[in-house]
Amino acid sequence: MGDGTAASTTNRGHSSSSNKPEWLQQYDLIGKIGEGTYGLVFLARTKSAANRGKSIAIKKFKQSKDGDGVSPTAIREIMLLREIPHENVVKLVNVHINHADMSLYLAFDYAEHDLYEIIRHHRDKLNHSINQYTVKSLLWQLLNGLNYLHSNWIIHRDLKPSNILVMGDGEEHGVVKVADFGLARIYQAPLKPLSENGVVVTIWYRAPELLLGAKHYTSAVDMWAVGCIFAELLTLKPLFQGAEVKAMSNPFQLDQLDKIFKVLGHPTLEKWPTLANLPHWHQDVQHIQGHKYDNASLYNVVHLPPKSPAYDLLSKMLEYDPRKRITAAQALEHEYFRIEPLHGRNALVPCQPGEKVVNYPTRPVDTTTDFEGTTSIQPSQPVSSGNAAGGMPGAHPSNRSVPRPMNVVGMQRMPHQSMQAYNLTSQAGMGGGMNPGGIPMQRGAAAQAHQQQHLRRKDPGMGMPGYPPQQRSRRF
Ligand SMILES: Nc1ncnc2c1ncn2[C@@H]1O[C@H](COP(=O)(O)OP(=O)(O)OP(=O)(O)O)[C@@H](O)[C@H]1O
Repeated sequence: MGDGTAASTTNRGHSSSSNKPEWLQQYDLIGKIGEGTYGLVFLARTKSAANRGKSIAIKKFKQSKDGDGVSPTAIREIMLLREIPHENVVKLVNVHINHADMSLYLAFDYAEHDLYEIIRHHRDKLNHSINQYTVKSLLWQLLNGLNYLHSNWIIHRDLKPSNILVMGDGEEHGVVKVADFGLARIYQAPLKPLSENGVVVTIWYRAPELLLGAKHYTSAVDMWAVGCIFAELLTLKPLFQGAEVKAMSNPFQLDQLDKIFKVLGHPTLEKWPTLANLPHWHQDVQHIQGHKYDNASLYNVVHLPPKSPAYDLLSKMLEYDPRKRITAAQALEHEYFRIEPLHGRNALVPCQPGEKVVNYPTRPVDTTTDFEGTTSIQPSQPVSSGNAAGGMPGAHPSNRSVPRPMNVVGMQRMPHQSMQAYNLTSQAGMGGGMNPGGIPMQRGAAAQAHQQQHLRRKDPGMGMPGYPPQQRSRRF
């Protein structure tokens, strides 16, 4: 572990030289870089000679109080995620389990940027749109990673800008990495959202079939999310910014559907015949079926000419009927990717000679939160570690020749009852707290980073009022 290899952990105890478990001693922990629904993400650097200083993101999933630990099935699935070698999929370098409380640690290759920050930087700092080459390159690589996952029967189910990472300086500069894939199943059970951190689960990228209560769904849910993200890259604003209904079990998200219908028009049984089978379609006849939405026009919202290849691709991603929605493989072949500017591997280089390089900020690092997740400046508390694969039959299938259906059926992630409601007042524009090179920050700056990460959690897609007007319309 820690060298970028896929070796599994074998140590259970703590070494005598430190109260840290042995696997953790392979790293210098730098600080917290993020907080998701299920845990915290830390930046660490490898100490081993072979890969000294290599940055790693360690995602710690905390066991909920009433959970029963991570099931062997979930662990087997996670271990399989280590075997996904694709340039546009973030590499899971290792998995650790703390057997004492069944906390789970996943270590990934570190990416300096993500689409959430890139969009926010353009919207709040630069006040201009993302160039056509960058949008196209980001989208192509996202689709390329997704196509690989889908052809291996892995559905992401939670695609959003913060899950789409982009590599910083180095050999892979500007390369997109899809993150957080294949974890939906372990999120579902037994891991539950942390009740105390008050984070929200965004529904802005959720496909209409899920919003209408579909129990069985396909990779088309990811393509809907890609459409939403594509539109957000163009306009710097979330496309469908509904207010989430909070409830314990999969509530009916009327406002989110309403936002979608306003832009795309009302879905009809003619265009989407299986609509009638979806539970909420019948449950909420008065609201959904009764309300007519006039003047729907996606092209006005995204400022694209209706005949442009970009608009054609976007509208195919936002097709209501999941069976008609464009697939990742089809999208990669779309005309949009064959016209100038052509996409490239480094999405962050300027597209035209003389164009200014955009220096995206590095991730803020909060050095005041220790590995146990408490805000303090104490050293990390001890945890025991063990071999996640040890004794687990099938943890390393060497001859996996057929794609495994991983997340074809399942429940949606559910927000915890105690989660705070969306704060729809403006939280955009919080800046600063950046940490060039990820060097540990001064306490003041670290506190700022902590605050920024906290605010970011409440603002999953930056859908706040006060967006700058579109700088110019595009034709691509
Ligand atoms: N491999 C990585 N390298 C760098 N940053 C990462 C990596 N993985 C995740 N992050 C960042 O850590 C932060 C938290 O990620 P995490 O996946 O826990 O939450 P999220 O995706 O924001 O929300 P949720 O867990 O609710 O889906 C995000 O800003 C994300 O971009």
